Amino acid sequence: MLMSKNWSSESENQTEEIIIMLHEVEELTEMLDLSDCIWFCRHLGLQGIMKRTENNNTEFKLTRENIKAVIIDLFVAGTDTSAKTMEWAFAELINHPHIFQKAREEIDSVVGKNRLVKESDIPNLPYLQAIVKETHRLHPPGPLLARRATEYCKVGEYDIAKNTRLLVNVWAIGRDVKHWENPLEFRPNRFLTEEGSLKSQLDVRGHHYQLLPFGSGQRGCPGISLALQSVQTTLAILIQCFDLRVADGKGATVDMIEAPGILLTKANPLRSVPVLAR
Ligand code: HEM
Repeated sequence: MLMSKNWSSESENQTEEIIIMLHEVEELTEMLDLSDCIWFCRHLGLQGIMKRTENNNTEFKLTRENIKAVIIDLFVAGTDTSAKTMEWAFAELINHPHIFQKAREEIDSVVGKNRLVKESDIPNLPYLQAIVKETHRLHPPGPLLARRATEYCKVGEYDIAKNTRLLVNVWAIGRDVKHWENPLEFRPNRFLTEEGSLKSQLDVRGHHYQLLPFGSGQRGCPGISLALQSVQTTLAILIQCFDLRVADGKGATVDMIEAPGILLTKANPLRSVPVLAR
């Protein structure tokens, strides 16, 4: 999908290799490294995780390997996150058919039935955008943001020593009753004004701290615009063209159980049957 091109080669093997590589990187990032937790093991590399991830080049030159690493970085950071957003969004839409129907009506009235949704239609589809925001509020693909304190600081009542590792729990913030009414309900309307336009004070670009699916600050997600374009357009086209049902049969619902890990994944992958819309 990237750059409107099939990024894998014609060969099945190469596609398979890329998928294996993506899974290996995900596995390495999710592993708990004991050397990080027990100070006297710091240099021992007990599980060999550092060795597997390390690049022995100490000199800073832009090599082929560096360029490959950047490309891998973009694939890893950009593929699963967008795919998981779509999966959670569909799960919610299957469980809330009236929201699905409302999104379909919005698309039909703005785009019509004679052509597919285009990226340029998205600004005119506020309800669709609200669905993606609500999906990110409840199911942020990256639920924890990692930081290290570069110097001593005080946050609220807490003294934070220099070099302390800090995790910001975006998942919990998105479900905090202090910021969200009935936080466990999937309600895209919370992002809309009475007239149906998007509330400008609830954006996902890292300025409104109750909603941080793309992180914030210097290390915030650089792929946010690409991510929103591709997720919103793909979701809109699928809503426009297909009715979705769970593989288990008409009227069945999807369980929303989460698997443990640093990426927020459905414990049981969504299996749905797309039926061409009339
Ligand atoms: C719905 C899709 C996506 C979500 C939810 C998402 C979320 C995130 C989050 C939470 C972070 C950490 C931010 C922080 O610590 O403040 C991040 C970092 C990053 N994202 Fe995304 N992302 C998505 C799509 C993409 C795409 C499409 C790309 C590029 C093709 C991308 C590239 C990156 C990179 C390179 C980083 C690391 C930035 C750094 O460490 O300085 N992401 N993303």
